[in-house]
Order: sequence, then structure tokens, then C-alpha cells
Amino acid sequence: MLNPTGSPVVEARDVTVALGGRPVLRGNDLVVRAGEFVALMGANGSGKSTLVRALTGLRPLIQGSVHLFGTPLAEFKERHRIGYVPQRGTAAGGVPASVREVVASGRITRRSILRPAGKADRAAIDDALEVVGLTDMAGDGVSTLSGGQQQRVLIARALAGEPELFFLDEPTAGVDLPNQRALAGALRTLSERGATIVLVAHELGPLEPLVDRAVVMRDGRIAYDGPPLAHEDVHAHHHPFAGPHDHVPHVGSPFDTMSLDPREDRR
Ligand SMILES: Nc1ncnc2c1ncn2[C@@H]1O[C@H](COP(=O)(O)OP(=O)(O)OP(=O)(O)O)[C@@H](O)[C@H]1O
Repeated sequence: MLNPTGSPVVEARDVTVALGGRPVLRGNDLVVRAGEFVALMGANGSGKSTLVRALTGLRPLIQGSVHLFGTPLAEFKERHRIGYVPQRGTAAGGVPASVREVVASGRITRRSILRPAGKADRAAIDDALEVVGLTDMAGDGVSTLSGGQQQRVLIARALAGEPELFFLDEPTAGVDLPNQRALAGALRTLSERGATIVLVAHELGPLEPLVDRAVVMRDGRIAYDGPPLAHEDVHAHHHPFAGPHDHVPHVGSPFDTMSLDPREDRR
């Protein structure tokens, strides 16, 4: 959805975060509109995860503001509207839970603790399992699954809460290609249903066709915010965003040929 006209679901202004006494995000503006699929990219340590945590309220700002669905973060109570899949999590967590149980835990934001699971809960859980292609494994222990399958369980858990806005932090990192494709299929379904998706990724792989917009971080700042580059434009000769530990892809990535956003010069 390029040039989207939806209302802003995320509106971040001048977002500045310090960790360990050091500023790791500096003066970032970001607006994400309803229905957009945004890829947040950048080298290791550029601040992608910190930005996502700041947008979800998990990291306090030392400067700036975040509005979600038009409400200042501090006053935002409708947590069920947000799904967050953190980086490098495992769905097992050492607990001998089944796939279905872990996915069911994603309904907690929708249910009163004392109320037993109802028809709507069961339907949402079944739907989430189906979207990520794990219906047949619902009774399996999560700890018996591969890393990629566990990542799909985490996405299904977020999905079960039926959020409108998803933050996914590197869902495809360390995931084999078949599982990446399954993830891409699940995210396509979400996107087609109108969800807004902000996804952190080093490499887009099978997700590439889904992405409306790329936002690239460098040294705690948004250095590029625009359309993903057309495939024919991507011929790597230099890597303007590459840091010393960077492992950005050499093909099919906006890192390769993009120019700097003019905002960069004003900072
Ligand atoms: N808890 C923390 N305390 C101090 N510094 C931190 C902490 N967490 C992250 N940082 C630093 O903040 C900067 C941004 O980290 P962040 O994890 O947001 O980057 P990233 O782009 O998500 O990196 P990666 O791709 O490696 O996950 C890095 O320099 C990192 O070392």
C-alpha cells in the first residue's frame, strides 16, 4: 500500500532513548498508517529493536512522543490491539506446553482471567493455528518443534489476540527457508485482512513482495524512509549503511543502492 491514506496507527516524533547512559536512538520521526507493511532494516546495533520497544512502550523515552491509534502511549490502554513478537524468543521457555496452549495464552489480553475460554476464544485460536500452518501440530509439545516452527507458534500466539498492529522483531532470523515461506504466507494473510505490520529484518527473503515501505536505521537514526527499491535497481556496488558487523544481503535489499534521506543532513 504505497502512499497509504489510512489514519496513523503509529506516530512517533523526535523519539530519543538512552540505554546504559548512552543515547541509542536520537530524534526519530516515524508515522505508520493503517494497513501498511513496513520493514525496519539496518546494521546490527543500529537501534531497530530499541525503536520497536520504544514504540510499544517497553523502553522509556528521554525525549519525544509516541501515539498509538491517536492516543499518547502513556494513556494507551487497549493493549489487545497490539501484537508483539520479540526477537529470538523461544515459544517453549522450558515449560512443557503444547502448541495450542501457547497460542491460547495469546488470548489473555482479550479475556477476563476468571472466565473460561469461550467460543470466540476457541475460534481465534483455531484461526491463528491455521494461518501459520500448525493446525496438525496443535497437540505437540512446543519444545519438540524446530526454531522456525517455534517462531510460527509465537506469531500464532500474537495473532490469537486478534491485534490490528503487529510488531515482529526479526521473525525470520535463523529460520530455514520452508519456515520463512510459511511465515511469509501467514503475514500475507494478516496483511490482506488489513493488519498493520512493522517488521524488523536483516534480510527480507520471501517477505520481500509483502513490504510496502522500508525504514533503514543507522547509528540510532532513521537514515532512509521510502519505498523498497525495485528489483532491477538493486545491483550492489557499495553499502552506504554497512557497519563493521553488518550482515545485510547483497541482493534484493534497500541497503545496496539507496540514497540517504535528506533529513539526515539536518541533524
Ligand atoms: N540493555 C542495553 N543496555 C545498554 N545498551 C544497549 C542495551 N540494549 C541495546 N543496547 C545498545 O543499543 C544499541 C541499539 O541496539 P538494538 O538492539 O536496538 O539494535 P538492533 O539494530 O536491533 O541490532 P540487532 O540487529 O543486532 O538486533 C546497540 O549499540 C546496543 O549495543
